Amino acid sequence: MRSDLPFAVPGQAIGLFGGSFDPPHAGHLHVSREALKRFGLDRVWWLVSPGNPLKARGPAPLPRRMAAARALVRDPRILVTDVEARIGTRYTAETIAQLRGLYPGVRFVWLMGADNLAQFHRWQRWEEILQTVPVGVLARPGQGISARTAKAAQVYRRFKLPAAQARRLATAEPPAWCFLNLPMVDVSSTAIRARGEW
Ligand SMILES: Nc1ncnc2c1ncn2[C@@H]1O[C@H](COP(=O)(O)OP(=O)(O)OP(=O)(O)O)[C@@H](O)[C@H]1O
Ligand SMILES: O=C(O)c1ccc[n+]([C@@H]2O[C@H](COP(=O)([O-])O)[C@@H](O)[C@H]2O)c1
Repeated sequence: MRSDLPFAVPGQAIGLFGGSFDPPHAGHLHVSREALKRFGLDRVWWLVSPGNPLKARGPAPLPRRMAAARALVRDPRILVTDVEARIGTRYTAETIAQLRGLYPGVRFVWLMGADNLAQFHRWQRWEEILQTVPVGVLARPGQGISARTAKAAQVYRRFKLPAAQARRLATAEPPAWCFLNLPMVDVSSTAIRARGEW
């Protein structure tokens, strides 16, 4: 294992929570904790993105977002990492392909909020992602309908695990995805930036 990359043990179930984190906020923490509990994950890695390929507006510099995320996270099960910058990826399919090669035996699960499920079919090689790792989707305020009608949700509806079986997700054979309804935290980076608090 490369010494500049996060440590992981074969057999561990690790949720990959990619994001701009521009800035990180209580919503990120909340869904990470819920994912740990409800999907039975050992760890969640916050993959602080070099830049979302679909967002025109460039984020704040990566070191600033990393520092803010590290300052916010107190839970030892949540790791903040700039691994995508280190391995030279920003497209999720490529990140996952590389991490699977670097961490044989680790069970990765891709985590995202419901707003990203609605757009998921626009991601590069999105079907490859679904066919490679289980995907956990976390409810987000105002995103219920767009998530239900999302193209990815429709095309892969046969592979949706009922929420009651969420703990099976990490060991499920892909394609497998699960939508978690949870108490929602109505926070977004956009709103924080609009208030001039970042
Ligand atoms: N309040 C929330 N509830 C559920 N999921 C969330 C919440 N906030 C962010 N997420 C999810 O966290 C991941 C990273 O999100 P991101 O860093 O872009 O935050 P954001 O608040 O959506 O930012 P922005 O408003 O700039 O788009 C995404 O998968 C997003 O769906
Ligand atoms: O791979 C893609 O095509 C792709 C398109 C849009 C978003 N993503 C990833 O989705 C994650 C959430 O992005 P964001 O900006 O909503 O926080 C982050 O890890 C992005 O790199 C990935």
